[in-house]
Amino acid sequence: MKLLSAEQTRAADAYTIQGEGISSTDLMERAARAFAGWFENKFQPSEQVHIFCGPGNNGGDGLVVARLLHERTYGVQVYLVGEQDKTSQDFSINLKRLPEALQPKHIAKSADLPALVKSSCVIDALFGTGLNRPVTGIFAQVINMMNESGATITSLDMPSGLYTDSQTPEEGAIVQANHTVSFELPKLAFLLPQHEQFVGDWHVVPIGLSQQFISEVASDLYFTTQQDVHQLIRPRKKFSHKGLYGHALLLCGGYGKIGAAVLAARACLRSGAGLLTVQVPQAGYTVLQTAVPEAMTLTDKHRKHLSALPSNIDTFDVIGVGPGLGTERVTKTAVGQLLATVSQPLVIDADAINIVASSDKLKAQLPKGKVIFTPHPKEFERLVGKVKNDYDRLQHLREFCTEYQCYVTLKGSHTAIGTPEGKVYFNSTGNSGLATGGTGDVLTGVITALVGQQYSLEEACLLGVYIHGLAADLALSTVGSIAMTASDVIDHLPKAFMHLNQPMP
Ligand SMILES: NC(=O)C1=CN([C@@H]2O[C@H](COP(=O)(O)OP(=O)(O)OC[C@H]3O[C@@H](n4cnc5c(N)ncnc54)[C@H](OP(=O)(O)O)[C@@H]3O)[C@@H](O)[C@H]2O)[C@@H](O)CC1
Ligand SMILES: [K+]
Repeated sequence: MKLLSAEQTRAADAYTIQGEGISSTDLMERAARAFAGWFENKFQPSEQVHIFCGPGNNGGDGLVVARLLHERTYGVQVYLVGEQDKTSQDFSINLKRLPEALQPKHIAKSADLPALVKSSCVIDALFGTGLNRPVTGIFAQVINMMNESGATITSLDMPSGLYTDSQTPEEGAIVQANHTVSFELPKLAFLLPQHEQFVGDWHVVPIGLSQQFISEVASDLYFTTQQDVHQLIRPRKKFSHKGLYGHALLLCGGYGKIGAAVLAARACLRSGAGLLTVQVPQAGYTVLQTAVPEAMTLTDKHRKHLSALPSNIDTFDVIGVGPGLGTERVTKTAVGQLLATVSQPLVIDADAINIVASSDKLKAQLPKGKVIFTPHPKEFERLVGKVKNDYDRLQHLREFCTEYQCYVTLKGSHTAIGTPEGKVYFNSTGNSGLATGGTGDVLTGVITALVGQQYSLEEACLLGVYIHGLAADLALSTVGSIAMTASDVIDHLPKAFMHLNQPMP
């Protein structure tokens, strides 16, 4: 699914209005109806609903919602915020359509602010995608009052004050919503961790924007849905043999961190690798052979660390390197040798990322179009330098991927996958249970297995990140998010693959 900027969303609205031969108030009615439908499922008509409307079409939506909820027997109080001399046309039309019973109150100065309490139910319809500067003055006072009241706030389309697709200046007030209900597509701002306190739980309701426009408009930002991933996954062939699904090599584990190799290996096997060889330091031999009998184990000549590449390295289809590796000198040398000599695709994680990050020479040796990095945000900063905020991080992600012609899965609550063409895909699965040691090792194993099965590097990233998150989501019902371990994620990979292999409803 594509993500559109605020400007593109306006263009999609205009295109839909023109294409369907409807008026903009018709589209507003549709949007408000979709919002009200969501609201009715969430809140009882016994609630007194306070709706704060700004001067533009977001406020216009708020007025229509007020009318619809009134018809559906909710108690509604409408507030019109700011001077009323510059309201949008559709706002004015819908103000006239407001039933007489709903006498709006005007809020032009602080003395007009109502007293909300914790139990109040608020709809924030101050500003949406048309916000064009930081929110100050009476609007900021209303927002601060809402935030401080502790009321349950549902933002219409956007939390007012938050920019849709660029960094919001610090001086502006921003609504801290419990829920944000947005139209047709999620907004980029929803997917960035720095906005969690503003966006709350977000939901998207369809309003029938032109699919033709959306499919044709140029955007390099995507949100990976189940449908997207379902199209990628390939069932196994009837006349299968293990050679068809790749021979993966994992270079993982160091003294005290052999578990990382075990997790990556188990995840790799649970993700369909035909054959798997794991090279570990001598200290890991018995552990690996016992914990993962399906994998072949090679031992390094070093007892505690990786120090050399296997002599038969050419025979593998894909190499995953990094989990538990450590950054000893001997290991750095071996990683350098790997980058300089191998021709297979590489999945580079954890300490292998740290090793690459520590040397411009190694970065320059990265084979083009063959590398997937799987950093968490700290490892990513080691690769690209300190970032200022989430938008800056995205910019660095694009630049790094295009400069080094590589793929990066930047782990987070919506893992962002960067491609050499500068595209960014945000993942839609996963939960806070993944914030625990070892889940990154699992992801490395999953992606390595998928590359071995001849998925393109982009497909392997999209599919791997989605399935990893889905496995964690499926684990929620049995272990919950607090108790979840990396092994639980591996244990739920089979269900996740089965889930995706089923026909879509
Ligand atoms: N287009 C459609 O058909 C559909 C659109 N839909 C809905 O419309 C929303 C977008 O509406 P929009 O474009 O009117 O912008 P909106 O967010 O209401 O704000 C603009 C107003 O605010 C003002 N203003 C801006 N910043 C300000 C600030 N910091 N402080 C103070 N004032 C500020 C600005 O005034 P000005 O800049 O002229 O001073 C202008 O008056 C969208 O989110 C969705 O809810 C849906 O109904 C589907 C159909
Ligand atoms: K809003």
